[in-house]
Amino acid sequence: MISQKYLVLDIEGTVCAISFVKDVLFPYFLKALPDTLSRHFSSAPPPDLQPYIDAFPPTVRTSYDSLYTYIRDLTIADKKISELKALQGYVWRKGYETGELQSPLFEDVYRAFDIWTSGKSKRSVFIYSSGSVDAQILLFAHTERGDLTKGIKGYWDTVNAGMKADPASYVKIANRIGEKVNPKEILFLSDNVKEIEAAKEAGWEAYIVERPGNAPLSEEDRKTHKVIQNFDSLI
Ligand SMILES: CSCCC(=O)C(=O)COP(=O)(O)O
Ligand SMILES: [Mg+2]
Repeated sequence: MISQKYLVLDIEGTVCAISFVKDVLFPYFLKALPDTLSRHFSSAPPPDLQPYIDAFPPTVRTSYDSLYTYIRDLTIADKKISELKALQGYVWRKGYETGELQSPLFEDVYRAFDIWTSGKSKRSVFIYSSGSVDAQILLFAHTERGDLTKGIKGYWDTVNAGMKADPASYVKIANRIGEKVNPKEILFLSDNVKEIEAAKEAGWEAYIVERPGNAPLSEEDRKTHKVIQNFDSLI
């Protein structure tokens, strides 16, 4: 049991396995990318796609080949840049809506959401991920146990909050949660040590979540930070 009223959750490596992102979402995106870009370079480009393409540097937007190679390489390198994340969200929408994509959250996450978001506890749940806000909403709207979005009070990404290793992003989020909120009342849960350090620098409580398939933690990480393997002890 925890004392914090506000819970801010990372996604990849925290509420779902890194393998869902690397082995399911990214391959889906890469498979759909040629068709998506062909439609953009066709004689009747879809207007809703235009802003996502316009966000990439003009020098790589000159041809299908250069844009395809640029976006493919960024995806393979797992770059957390806003324009890539926005386009990924745009492409994943179809997969979620057709049922081809469904988010497998860890079992304890469903248990925790059931308590945290049902009025059975006085906690508020927020999300902060490098995935775009649209992609975050899609992920929680299409879990293997249905739509969890009703219980989520807000979403932050690298566009509306900033980079996750920057303490200033956490200060910004705290102010958005509430002007009078004491940062100590916010608990951040993430697999990424740099993010945990940034949140702590902003005065938040922050725990590392150690899930199967996450990057290994050093002895120093374990000494410096609280490490949890699931959310059960927080319910
Ligand atoms: C919610 S979008 C899918 C995951 C993703 O693209 C991503 O970058 C997740 O990063 P996180 O900050 O949640 O570790
Ligand atoms: Mg993560």
